[in-house]
Amino acid sequence: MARITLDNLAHSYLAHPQSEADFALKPATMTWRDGGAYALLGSSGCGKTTLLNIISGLVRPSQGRVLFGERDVTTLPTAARNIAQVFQFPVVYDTMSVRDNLAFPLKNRGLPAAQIAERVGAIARMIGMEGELDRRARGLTADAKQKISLGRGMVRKDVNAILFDEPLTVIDPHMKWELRSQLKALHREFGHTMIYVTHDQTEALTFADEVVVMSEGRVVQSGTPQSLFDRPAHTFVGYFIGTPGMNLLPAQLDGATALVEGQPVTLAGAYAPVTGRVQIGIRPDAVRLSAGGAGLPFQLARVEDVGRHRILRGTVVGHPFNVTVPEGVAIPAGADRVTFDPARIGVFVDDWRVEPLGHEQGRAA
Ligand SMILES: Nc1ncnc2c1ncn2[C@@H]1O[C@H](COP(=O)(O)OP(=O)(O)OP(=O)(O)O)[C@@H](O)[C@H]1O
Repeated sequence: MARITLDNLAHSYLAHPQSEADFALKPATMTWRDGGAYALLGSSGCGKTTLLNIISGLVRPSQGRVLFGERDVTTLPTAARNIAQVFQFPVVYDTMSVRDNLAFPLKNRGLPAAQIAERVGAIARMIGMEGELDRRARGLTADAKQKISLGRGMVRKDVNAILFDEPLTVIDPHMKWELRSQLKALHREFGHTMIYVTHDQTEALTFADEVVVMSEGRVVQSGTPQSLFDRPAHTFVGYFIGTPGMNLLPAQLDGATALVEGQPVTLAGAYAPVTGRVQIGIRPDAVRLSAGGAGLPFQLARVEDVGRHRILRGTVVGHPFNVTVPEGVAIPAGADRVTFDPARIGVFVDDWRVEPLGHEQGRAA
């Protein structure tokens, strides 16, 4: 296992990139700790696979270095990196049994038979295929084959890292949940460094200790699921994480007050004057509803019941705005005002979070 360092890493698929827009991965520097579980999260085309392929050696970066521990692996081929990979679609040997498929990476490294048997047994239990070890892979469903791919990816204990690229795409929804929990358990047990690419926030937030959010080739924030939820560094993170995402309202700053279409909203602290486009961000669960009284005007369009809570969808001064109300809490009749807990209002300038005066943290990109 290894700590992974990305040192000023960037990549363009063009031979002569002219501008930042030509880079599929814009410069990124970060360190992933040995034994950490990381998710690369972002929408399609944001550069997740490019970054993963640079780490695995499938893509040679245009600039920067990749280190495994102290060792510079930037120019090493995949085979020399001692990593395991699990792809979106199953890669299994059809003519081999499930057992032999799982054992393959261990046999390749010449492990003693007893150790192989023990390890294959443990992995088979994890993927729920103990009863099928002697079946041939041919004829199994795509789902089962992908479970074998996952198992094979995790069978070796001595890899530097395990890289997963959207590995649960072909798995049915119930099994997805099951395998996600299993992966997590396996991570706890063996402490592999794991990097998991997904566009699905639920997968990222349940799997990873730390989520790296990407947008348009840029790493916009890296942090624990809770920190991304509580303190998004960028409006994209606020909007992308959370169901529904963070509400954003255009505003002007005046000390400790934000003016939304001229109407005051109290903030948790005073902000320095800024130039740029200001927005305030409020999570749908940080909103109080009332009928009349103080607050911004809210026009309710519809209520969706999603079980644990209801989502009230509407607008605030012409901007889409969602409020969540927990199950068992009454929605005030004729609710037409919203107020916010000042401590849970984020302030964003040109999409990046800014902090009030006296707060020691700046941009956390
Ligand atoms: N081999 C390639 N040649 C040229 N451009 C590429 C190549 N691979 C990816 N790109 C481009 O680089 C950008 C980032 O793609 P990448 O596959 O890394 O994103 P992603 O976040 O993994 O998306 P997806 O989930 O759709 O795979 C996209 O604009 C894509 O079109």
